[in-house]
Amino acid sequence: MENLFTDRLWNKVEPIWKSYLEHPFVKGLGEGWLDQEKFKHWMKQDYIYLIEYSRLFALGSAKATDLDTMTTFANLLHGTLDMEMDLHRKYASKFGISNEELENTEAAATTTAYTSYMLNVSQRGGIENVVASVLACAWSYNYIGKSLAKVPGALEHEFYGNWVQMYSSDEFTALANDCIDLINTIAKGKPEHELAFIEEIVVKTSYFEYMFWDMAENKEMWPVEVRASV
Ligand SMILES: Cc1ncc(CN)c(N)n1
Repeated sequence: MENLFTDRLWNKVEPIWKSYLEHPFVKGLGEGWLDQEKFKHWMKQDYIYLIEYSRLFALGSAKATDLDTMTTFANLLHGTLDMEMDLHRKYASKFGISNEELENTEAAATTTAYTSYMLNVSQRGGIENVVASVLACAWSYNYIGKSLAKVPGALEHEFYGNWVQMYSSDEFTALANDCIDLINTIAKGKPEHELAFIEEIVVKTSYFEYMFWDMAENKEMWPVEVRASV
């Protein structure tokens, strides 16, 4: 059987991604006891994260050298702006937050660091850097969504059920699989030093994913003491 590059990546990220499932924010989401104020913080930060993340798909489309890849990136862009972010807009309306307010959320330190890293690495390199930057994001949320869908009652939970349904859905799985297929195609025939760099991006973004869960759990913005003195 063919050796896929994502099998190699999986060996690297599996322990990091398993730790997401043990994280109190993710556990609370799946078991339904997560504090809604923490979820609100995640939702607002994630909305502006997804705006920057969408830029990466637009960049991928611009860097693509064939129409199939261009179309895949365009679909990923549309899927994020339309399907994924609609989940956030619906949750925001439950909290009485307008779309405009949501869009004007101030980015927390972790959100700024994560999106800046992805945009920097993607602008510097070729299309492989763009795909490597978005891979952990799409794939790990689908991994979490599918894992939480197995928790009894998670899919039916009256507040968090929609989250679990969307991230475990066939539509979101198709978006994650598009990213997986893209990286496997792009990795074919690349020299080891380039593969190692792609791997490094996927590992770093996986650490950023953990930091994002932590940021939501602790409702973090920027260091308070320093901020007060500015
Ligand atoms: C931080 C983060 N990472 C990944 C995803 C899934 N697109 C997300 N919504 N937010």
